[in-house]
Amino acid sequence: MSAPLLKVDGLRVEYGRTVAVNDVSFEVAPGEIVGLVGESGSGKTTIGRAVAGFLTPGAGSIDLAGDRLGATRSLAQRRGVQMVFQDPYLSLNPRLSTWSMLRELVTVHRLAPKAQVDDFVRTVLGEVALTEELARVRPSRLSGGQRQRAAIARAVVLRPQLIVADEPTSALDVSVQASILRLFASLRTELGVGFLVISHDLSLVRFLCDSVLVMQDGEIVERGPVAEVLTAPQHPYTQRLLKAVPRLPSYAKTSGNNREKP
Ligand SMILES: Nc1ncnc2c1ncn2[C@@H]1O[C@H](COP(=O)(O)OP(=O)(O)OP(=O)(O)O)[C@@H](O)[C@H]1O
Repeated sequence: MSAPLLKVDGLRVEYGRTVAVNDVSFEVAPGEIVGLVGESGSGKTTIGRAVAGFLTPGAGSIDLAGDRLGATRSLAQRRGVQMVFQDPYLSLNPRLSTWSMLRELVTVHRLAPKAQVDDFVRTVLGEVALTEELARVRPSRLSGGQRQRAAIARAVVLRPQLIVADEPTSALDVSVQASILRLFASLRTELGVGFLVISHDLSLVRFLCDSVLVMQDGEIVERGPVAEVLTAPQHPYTQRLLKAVPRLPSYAKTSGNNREKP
């Protein structure tokens, strides 16, 4: 078995007197897509934000490729984990075109020699399937799906090892959702990026993820391969969660199951 890409051990996060996440441990293998599901308030976003370094855990450890990620992260460590949000505007500068934003990141992080910056930006645009023409306009002129592609390009350009995606398609039309999920699958295959995908949408998880963690009240109550957990859930909470969603294989209907393995 290969060493885990992400190893979270005994994670605990409190907001004042609220224990949002309690003793949570899990791993993500290189190139694996792990889904994090559970009802609203179960602690999913808190875990994502802790892994991405936006908040400091009260206890526990987070290792990326064997490297301990502490309260203060080096530039390289920060690049290693990138976050994609439900609202792409959270990571986009409304005054900057995608092209300018990517150029700036490539330059600041010295990701390519000066003469090759534009080529590097074009490569990344190709990876997220955004045309150069669309990349030259401000985010406000893009459609929701295109804007999410721009936000994903912002993450991908930094060559992260792990992307944490928090409800990445919840704000999009179903047909656009499917194209973003296919993009994640191709990034995993092409770049070997691992994903932690936070979602309340079990059909998304079934379509995209290899394995799933089910959260309730800040703890993981069930975990395993998607095919097992979502077909024969063992925990009463997972059984209730599955019953609560209509049987709607929306992605499969619109796009077929194109899951690719690395
Ligand atoms: N900034 C905060 N201050 C205080 N309490 C918070 C804060 N953020 C989250 N919480 C609390 O922590 C718990 C976990 O919240 P979290 O947002 O991680 O859950 P979630 O599963 O992501 O929910 P949702 O699906 O609604 O986003 C909840 O009880 C929530 O009210």
